[in-house]
Amino acid sequence: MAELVFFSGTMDCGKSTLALQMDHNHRARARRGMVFTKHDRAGEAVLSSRLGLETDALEVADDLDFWDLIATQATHGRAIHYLICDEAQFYTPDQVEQLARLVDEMEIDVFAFGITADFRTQLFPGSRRLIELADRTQVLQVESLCWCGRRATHNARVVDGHMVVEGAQIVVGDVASGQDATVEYEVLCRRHYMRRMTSHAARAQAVSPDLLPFDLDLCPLPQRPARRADD
Ligand SMILES: Nc1ncnc2c1ncn2[C@@H]1O[C@H](COP(=O)(O)OP(=O)(O)O)[C@@H](O)[C@H]1O
Ligand SMILES: Cc1cn([C@H]2C[C@H](O)[C@@H](COP(=O)(O)O)O2)c(=O)[nH]c1=O
Repeated sequence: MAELVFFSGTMDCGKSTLALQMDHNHRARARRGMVFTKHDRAGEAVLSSRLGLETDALEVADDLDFWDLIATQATHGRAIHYLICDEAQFYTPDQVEQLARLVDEMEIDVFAFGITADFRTQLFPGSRRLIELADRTQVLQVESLCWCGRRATHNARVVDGHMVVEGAQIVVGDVASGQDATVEYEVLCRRHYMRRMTSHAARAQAVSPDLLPFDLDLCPLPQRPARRADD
């Protein structure tokens, strides 16, 4: 029985790596698949993982109709057994419905991968539809961690060093890469997301005047959140 599965998690938790592994495993058993992505950090028409692996993929434009594309393949004698759909948060709700129809009417497995919520904690439209329609939503087992050591659950956007909660929903970018990007992301636990306490802000707060003039880079990062009077 074919399935629509949504593998989700925060940024940087291994979704693209798992997408590449699943493609590899299914291909190794002579199943025919197609790989899709949208706005991958590495560029157009490529599915890339931070572990260094990547593969060619079809870039999903807003007007791509999955049903038409796969039905055309089938009528040309190229039956497809599974689809890998990375960065699925960026797909339109209509496209998610087309994917569900492929599962139900053509018995094609669809494995979708993506983050659920944006930097404002609001669901991406594509992810919302996936949660509504998927046979299973599976949260990735590998947890990305907040700077405090707790499991990260939220994706914060950092612009010029400051966490922001307003702006365009889609801005392609990476978690802090040390490359001085204007827009970066940082995964945080809910508590620190709510307090807008990024690792940078925590480090700044942890440095009391008594400690100065030590080099900031030498100051140990607090392992637990500082207790506040209202805790
Ligand atoms: N140098 C490394 N050594 C081991 N694991 C790494 C390394 N760099 C990245 N990773 C792993 O890769 C994960 C990110 O994988 P990726 O597939 O790019 O994530 P996602 O698609 O969810 O954003 C990290 O959470 C980490 O587990
Ligand atoms: C939170 C958030 C993220 N994005 C972008 C940033 C990245 O390009 C992708 C997520 O990729 P990953 O493989 O899961 O790391 O999404 C965005 O556009 N808007 C957001 O709010």
